[in-house]
Amino acid sequence: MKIVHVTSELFPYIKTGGLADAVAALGAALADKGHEVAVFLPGYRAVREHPDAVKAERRHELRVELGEEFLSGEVRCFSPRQGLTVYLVCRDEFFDRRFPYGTADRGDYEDNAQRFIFFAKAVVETLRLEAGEGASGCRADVVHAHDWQAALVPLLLRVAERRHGQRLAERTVFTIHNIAFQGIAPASRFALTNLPAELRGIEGLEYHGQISTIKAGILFSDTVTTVSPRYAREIQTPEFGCGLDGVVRTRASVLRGLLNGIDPAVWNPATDPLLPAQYSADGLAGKAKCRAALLAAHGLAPAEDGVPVYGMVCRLTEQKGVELLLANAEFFLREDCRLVILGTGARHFEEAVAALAARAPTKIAVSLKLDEAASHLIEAGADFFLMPSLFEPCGLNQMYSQAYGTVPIVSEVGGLADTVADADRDGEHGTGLTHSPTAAAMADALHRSLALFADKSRYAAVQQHGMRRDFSWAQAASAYEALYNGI
Ligand SMILES: Nc1ncnc2c1ncn2[C@@H]1O[C@H](COP(=O)(O)OP(=O)(O)O[C@H]2O[C@H](CO)[C@@H](O)[C@H](O)[C@H]2O)[C@@H](O)[C@H]1O
Repeated sequence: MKIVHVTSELFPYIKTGGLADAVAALGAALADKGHEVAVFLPGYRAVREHPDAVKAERRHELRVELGEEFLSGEVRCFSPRQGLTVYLVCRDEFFDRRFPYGTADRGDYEDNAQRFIFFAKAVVETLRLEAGEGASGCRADVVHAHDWQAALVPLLLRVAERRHGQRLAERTVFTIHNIAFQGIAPASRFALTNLPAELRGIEGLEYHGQISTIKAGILFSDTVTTVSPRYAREIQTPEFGCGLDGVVRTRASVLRGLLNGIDPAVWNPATDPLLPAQYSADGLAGKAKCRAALLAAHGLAPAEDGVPVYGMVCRLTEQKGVELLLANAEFFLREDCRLVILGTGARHFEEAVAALAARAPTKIAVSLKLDEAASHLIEAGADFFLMPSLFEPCGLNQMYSQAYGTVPIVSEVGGLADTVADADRDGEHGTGLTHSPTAAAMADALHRSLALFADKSRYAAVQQHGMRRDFSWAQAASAYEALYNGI
């Protein structure tokens, strides 16, 4: 099959969160299965500067209709591995910026609606040009769009097919990686889509007096997926639907929850080049070295075997339960333990976690940056990994943690509930500790972690259960394959 993914992030070229990892790993797994995979990505500065992309060849010059104007753009291609081509949609005015969506100081860029409507239209225009080129082009069996940035593609594609009398894709799929990000823009931006007027209203893109691109993805794709079975159920409820639960319910018959996997080429402690020592379930000596290196790297006091090291890596946002962590500050200050937090995000959370570290600088460290290598060292060097998310579509770090023998402590929501079994409730299979998403329940789980850590043989058994689980993408990719085949 020719499978076209459309995404705003792709590891290792541009990443602000799990979207980048998920699409990269799915694309690679599908290519491994012999499919021809294309991934469309905005030509952000970071991507263009990556060594793989420096050699990208110009494939198309585009003229993209955006409201009353036609804007020029360019599509460049490179192939990082067999079976996979990356298409960069370039227009420097929109994408030659340091950050993809906005800056910490000023928030989202004002022209995000223009930027991503342009991106979606450029993708469809490229597919149209390539479909006309016969065998050499990338006529798609499936066009699979991810999250709000790409959510207009399935709709724009069908509109273009009608306008040009040309079939561009057999099937469109839209995946919700996070329904909290909705591509909301002022209603006046609708004009930039050049869509028929009837799509301006409540049956179309309208959302509480504004427009929402994710709503278009949900309504106008042949199939809608999200990244865990439980989140597929949750987003149909007011509690987790972020205002779109009613819209999601109208598509319940085509909605599927397919669990993400992890890319073993990137997240495997036996081969991970970002670690000072490698290890596996059969020999954990390397993990102890990573633990010591982690503490040293963050300037923390060495920790004896009995002192638990907690790690946390995430965007510092409400979603990730930073408030629950802060509500449990006393636990980390009082107990003999270490805590390392890596993250960036909301200014008030950054300040609050930095203030927590300042209260116990030999025990608690905070690193407020995006740092891929540091995230691997935390996954490997910690004894426990914290994910007290208020909601979590899938979550990747709890799977990385299990693969790295780092026991996850997670809230019982979304994909976390689908992938972590509580060791106190299920001694035979338990891989972590789970709690409901409240500060009190997290406190209880933290205390249970002390008891678990004090019982070395039980802790080792929980580690082994996690390390021996198979979270590889091969399984998830087969589920997508079946979906692409209409099964
Ligand atoms: N400061 C930092 N430095 C280095 N790395 C950092 C970092 N902060 C975060 N990361 C990394 O970003 C990724 C985060 O992935 P998640 O899936 O846990 O969450 P995210 O909410 O971004 O993704 C959304 O999409 C994914 C993919 O579908 C869903 O799993 C998830 O539930 C949904 O919210 C991990 O690889 C993590 O290590």
